[in-house]
Amino acid sequence: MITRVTCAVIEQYARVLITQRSKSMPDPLLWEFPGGKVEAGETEEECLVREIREELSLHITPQFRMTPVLHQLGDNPALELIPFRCLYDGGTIQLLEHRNYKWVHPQDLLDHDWCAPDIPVVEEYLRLLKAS
Ligand SMILES: Nc1nc2c([nH]c(=O)n2[C@@H]2O[C@H](COP(=O)(O)OP(=O)(O)OP(=O)(O)O)[C@@H](O)[C@H]2O)c(=O)[nH]1
Repeated sequence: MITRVTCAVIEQYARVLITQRSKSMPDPLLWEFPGGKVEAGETEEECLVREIREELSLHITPQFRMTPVLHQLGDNPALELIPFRCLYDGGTIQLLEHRNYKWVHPQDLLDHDWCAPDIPVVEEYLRLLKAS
């Protein structure tokens, strides 16, 4: 059984939104792209729009599906992290679940302590920016 998790690479003014998990979440205090588990009956894009509204009170539009990352650690169920580049559509950030957030320049992304499955996402994002 694979848990599918979507995450949003939200871009605004050449910066990217990253969020820090709270002490009570799994992977406490690590940085991630916000998102969450796909629920039965919803598309990946619907999941992401819902999660970003629920967690941050932001409106986004998923634009481009990036390469999913399959992650398996020990006996834990496998996790598929499905990233999307997203447009910020409005709203003011309210931290409803996370401890912190930052809008960072892409060149500073790798300076953070990331959830392991997010590192290939950061690397792909940096490659996409370089190629564009
Ligand atoms: N949201 C999110 N989760 C990630 C990322 N990377 C990563 O490994 N995960 C893992 O994916 C799982 C997603 O959990 P979540 O707690 O964010 O999802 P959710 O809001 O739907 O959770 P819930 O339904 O249990 O409350 C966690 O085990 C988390 O550690 C990421 O970039 N974003």
